[in-house]
Amino acid sequence: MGTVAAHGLCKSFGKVQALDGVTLDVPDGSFFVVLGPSGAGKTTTLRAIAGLEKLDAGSVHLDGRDATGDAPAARDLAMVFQNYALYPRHTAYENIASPLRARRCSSSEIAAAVERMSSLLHIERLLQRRPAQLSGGEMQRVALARALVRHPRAFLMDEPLTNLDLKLRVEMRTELTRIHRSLGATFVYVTNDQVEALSMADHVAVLKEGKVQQVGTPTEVYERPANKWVAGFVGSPPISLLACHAEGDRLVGAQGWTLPRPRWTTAEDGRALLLGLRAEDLSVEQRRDASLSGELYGIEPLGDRTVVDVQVGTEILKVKARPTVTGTPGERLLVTVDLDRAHLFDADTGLSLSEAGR
Ligand SMILES: Nc1ncnc2c1ncn2[C@@H]1O[C@H](COP(=O)(O)OP(=O)(O)OP(=O)(O)O)[C@@H](O)[C@H]1O
Repeated sequence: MGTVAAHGLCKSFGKVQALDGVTLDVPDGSFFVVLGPSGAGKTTTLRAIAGLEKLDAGSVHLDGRDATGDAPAARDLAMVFQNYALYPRHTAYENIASPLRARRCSSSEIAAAVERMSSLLHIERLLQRRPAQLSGGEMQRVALARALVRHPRAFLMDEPLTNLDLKLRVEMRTELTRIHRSLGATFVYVTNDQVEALSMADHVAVLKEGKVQQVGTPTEVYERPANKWVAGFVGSPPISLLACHAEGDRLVGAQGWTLPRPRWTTAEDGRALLLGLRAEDLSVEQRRDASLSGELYGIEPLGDRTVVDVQVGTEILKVKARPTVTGTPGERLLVTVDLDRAHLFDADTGLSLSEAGR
């Protein structure tokens, strides 16, 4: 078993309220990602679960038992940090074996565990090398193997891939998901990288200024963001938000445009709204009735695709397009909108108004 339940966590450092009622329910065996920008309280949440931070309020239950007052060592949790130094004089094998030696496991148990971990992380051929003879990525794998060789109740991981270059990070994401599946262990994983979160997690908690904004599957968080902040933080390029209000069967933009009013919103006429449009739900290549007229503002080629910035009044729409798209700034463009996939938010509270009827 490896359930982790953190309820109502509050923690202040002087005047900074790092955690303001954080509640997370991590199911056994899940890959649970805590996602948020720098300073959101992710590390503090992890440290609170590990027992390394004294809480002002709140509780931590592990496997259903209240562990709030337990010392870190009594919680049976493994912390994996961004920087985990290897012992420089020891071989990779000895480094991986060290947590088991500390627990006085037998040599045969240790050999079996190191073999399993090194095969999972594809580092069998590196076991006799010392850290100085390994590349950065290989060291990271050895360090991960050392962290994962134990069987704690859950692994708490604080941005463990941050120091890797992009290619290796992408590879390690796939590796970690595979390792998670084969270990069947509970992972609580902290990151500020939304691609990392969406690609690895089965549950995501989005954190901002010490408050949980939304908890859901990656698809739920992306497709049905609870508020405009989550909509803006998750997704690349960021969602475009256009000021508007409903008027009869139309949505009327502050910049003068109109679109058919989506069937799925119950927002009353006149209420200040924000229409959220993701780049992939917009197109400059077709023309249908639901379209916005604007001017080409800029083109951002990204290799496999291109993002076209279209200026509608004073607002910019980000539109995903084919890599071959070309154009001249100032050129008039019609942007087709897939309104069934759009989002509406209350302009004052930022809360989503998109759920009804969808
Ligand atoms: N020991 C401390 N003393 C004072 N302030 C702290 C301490 N630890 C954290 N904080 C503050 O609490 C807030 C939350 O910090 P935390 O490290 O949990 O954020 P984070 O989401 O992990 O950020 P990052 O992604 O940058 O690591 C920040 O404003 C931080 O400056």
